[in-house]
Amino acid sequence: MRIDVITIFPEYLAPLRQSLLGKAAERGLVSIGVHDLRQWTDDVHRTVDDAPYGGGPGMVMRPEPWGRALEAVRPPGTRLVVPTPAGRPFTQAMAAEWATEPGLVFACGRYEGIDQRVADWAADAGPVSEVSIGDYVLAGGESAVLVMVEAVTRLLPGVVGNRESVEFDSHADGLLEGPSYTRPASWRGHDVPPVLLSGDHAAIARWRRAESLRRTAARRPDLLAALAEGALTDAERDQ
Ligand SMILES: COC(=O)c1ccnc(N)c1
Repeated sequence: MRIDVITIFPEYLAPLRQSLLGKAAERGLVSIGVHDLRQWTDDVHRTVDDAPYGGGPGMVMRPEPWGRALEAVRPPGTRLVVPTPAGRPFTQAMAAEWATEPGLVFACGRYEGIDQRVADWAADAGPVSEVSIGDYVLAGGESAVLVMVEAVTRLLPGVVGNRESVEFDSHADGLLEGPSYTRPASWRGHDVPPVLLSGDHAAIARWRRAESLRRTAARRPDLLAALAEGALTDAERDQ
């Protein structure tokens, strides 16, 4: 998979070359390009932003540098991802879908965002996803890109050693993962649930499913409602 990131802070994306991602890149499973937006500016001050039409606080990123950058970096048909607090929620399902695609281009916005015409114009050359990683505002999209690139690349075949650990992730089946334990069996007065020491794999699987449902009901009832809705729709379709 090819991943390109366009940003005015290329050094912010240095962690992409570390650890899991670094190894994946070394093994040719993913190739990453980080590009400084300012190389596509057209003035001596390398200006990337301007005052917002209609007034209001802050600055908006100008469309011209972005247009030239995307024409230079984005292969036709490649998904453009624009991290923004005003985007659709980024989900594990999105990560799984994007992991099957040949490439991704990420546009990191600063200030009050990027002139909307960039996303609108870019939609003519391929899918554009304006996505949020949560209900909070950051100074720029770079942190969100680190999050999304990690979520996507860990799903690429060969990146995570034990494939099962990916398939039993939280959100992989629409539920939160239950609690995990390792040795010692008793620690500071806290014991590992006996079923996990029983060797009864059917009972262990039932217990894990129950804990996953219990935790999801307690922490993310919205996920449980969505799962129920989906199950009901499937049942109605089968009638
Ligand atoms: C500038 O970008 C953001 O503030 C941002 C991007 C993606 N998700 C968010 N929750 C915020």
